[in-house]
Amino acid sequence: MQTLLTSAQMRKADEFTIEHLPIASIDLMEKAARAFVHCFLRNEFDTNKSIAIFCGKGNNGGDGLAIAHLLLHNGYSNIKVYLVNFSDKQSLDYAINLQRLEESRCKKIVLNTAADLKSIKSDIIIDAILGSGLNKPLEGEYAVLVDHINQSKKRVYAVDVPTGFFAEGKLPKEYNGIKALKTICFQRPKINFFMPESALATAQFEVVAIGLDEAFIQKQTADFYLIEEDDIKQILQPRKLFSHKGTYGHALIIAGNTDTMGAALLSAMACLHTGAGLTTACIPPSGLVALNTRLPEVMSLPRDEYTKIENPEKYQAIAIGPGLGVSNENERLLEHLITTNQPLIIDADGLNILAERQDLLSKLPAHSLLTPHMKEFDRLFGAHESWWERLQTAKEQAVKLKIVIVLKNQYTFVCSSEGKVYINPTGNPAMAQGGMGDVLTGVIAAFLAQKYATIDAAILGCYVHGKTGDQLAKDKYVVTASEVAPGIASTIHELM
Ligand SMILES: NC(=O)C1=CN([C@@H]2O[C@H](COP(=O)(O)OP(=O)(O)OC[C@H]3O[C@@H](n4cnc5c(N)ncnc54)[C@H](O)[C@@H]3O)[C@@H](O)[C@H]2O)[C@@H](O)CC1
Repeated sequence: MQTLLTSAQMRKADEFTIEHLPIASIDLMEKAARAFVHCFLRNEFDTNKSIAIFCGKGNNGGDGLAIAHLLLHNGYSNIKVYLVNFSDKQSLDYAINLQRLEESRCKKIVLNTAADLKSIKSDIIIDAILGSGLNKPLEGEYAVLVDHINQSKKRVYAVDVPTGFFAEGKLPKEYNGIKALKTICFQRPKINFFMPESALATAQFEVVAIGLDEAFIQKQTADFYLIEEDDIKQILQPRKLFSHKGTYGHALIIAGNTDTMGAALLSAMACLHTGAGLTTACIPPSGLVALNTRLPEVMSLPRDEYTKIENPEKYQAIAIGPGLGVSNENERLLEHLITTNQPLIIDADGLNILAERQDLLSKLPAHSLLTPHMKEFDRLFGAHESWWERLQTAKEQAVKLKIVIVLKNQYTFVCSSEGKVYINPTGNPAMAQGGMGDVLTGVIAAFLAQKYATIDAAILGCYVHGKTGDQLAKDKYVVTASEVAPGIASTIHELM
């Protein structure tokens, strides 16, 4: 897992590296600039293009000056450096790099006010005005200048973080910072890059290592962790010789209704392909023919208005919700399951029932798992203005209720009962289609049936689900849930 640090912690990592490597801070800045340029040159390779670099007077601007120097050495001859002189303060390393640039062939233009910038003729813009030192929203001259840059509609590359974008914490409702095509950020992604609001600030981001002390970073106390493929490889257990279906657990999927039977089929199919030893689908009798035709391996438990799950303890995982329908019978069924005190995976209509029956929330068996998307989450826990606030609630509720909350998003947040947030990096917009969540529920149920810990089942489930979608999306505009479910088995195989 990559430990994700706040800006204040990143500054400490800078200081630690400078003191212990040891390395002079100006040399660390040079390394950062080199890493930026290396990445930039992989994206832009036509040295005939002209570049405008906007530099503030802090260390972000210092990076910009060093980048100008390096681009000149890499064959770009048409570079204009705009010195954004809106503040009296300047950092020491900025001053050193400005001195170094004096002797170069770069054209330097001082902007004492935003109005000093007439028109931007350059093909590409590099934004190094303000970085992680941002401490208040943009206003005055900064806001006007940034607006001017955005209006130019040029390709903008941001250094470390787009000017005006907060690296962590609640983002303002109206974003008035730089809108970058790409942000090349240093050593770790900013936590807010994983929030949907970041789409306004940067279309993409890429992280480049600048030589900060990794051991120091990894051992910092943090709330956010980025899941990596190696973590998944370590958690996954191979299937053993002499094992049999009983070894891999029995999953019960309570799902489907007359007009949403597909959800039950998709969930059960995913459960099957993720390796549960036995899968039983508890569906209305009207779905039995479809189930037997489509998924002969899956057993059925017909669901009618009197259904009670006898001997729930015989299942190692019970998932309830996909396509279930919100009805009094289903409410009674969910309540009955909660009283058995067996951990549950609750999705879709299971969550909608919970939203109407808030009294059941506090009775949820420990180690249960909720898999809401944004709307389901807000129905459960109240409306939120920003994703940062939503995530804070998710963290608090996971701790309070002793459960795992899988808050679905482009980057899904897995919130543990210990208050940690694990960010899943896999998945893509081609997967944005009905049925995808039903598949995820089935995948997590299968991992739970195989006796993975709840948090591991959630992390594994999100990762392999997204990775399967990523593989399929390589040559497709859209991938369907029916394709993802059977693809899970190959993904797991490749990871082992
Ligand atoms: N050793 C280091 O600390 C390294 C830092 N690096 C760069 O340094 C950056 C951080 O540098 P700094 O801490 O100097 O901060 P910045 O360069 O981001 O900003 C510095 C100044 O901006 C002012 N400011 C903040 N918000 C403002 C606002 N809304 N309007 C007007 N002024 C505002 C601050 O008061 C401060 O004086 C990183 O983003 C990265 O680009 C890299 O060079 C790598 C090494």
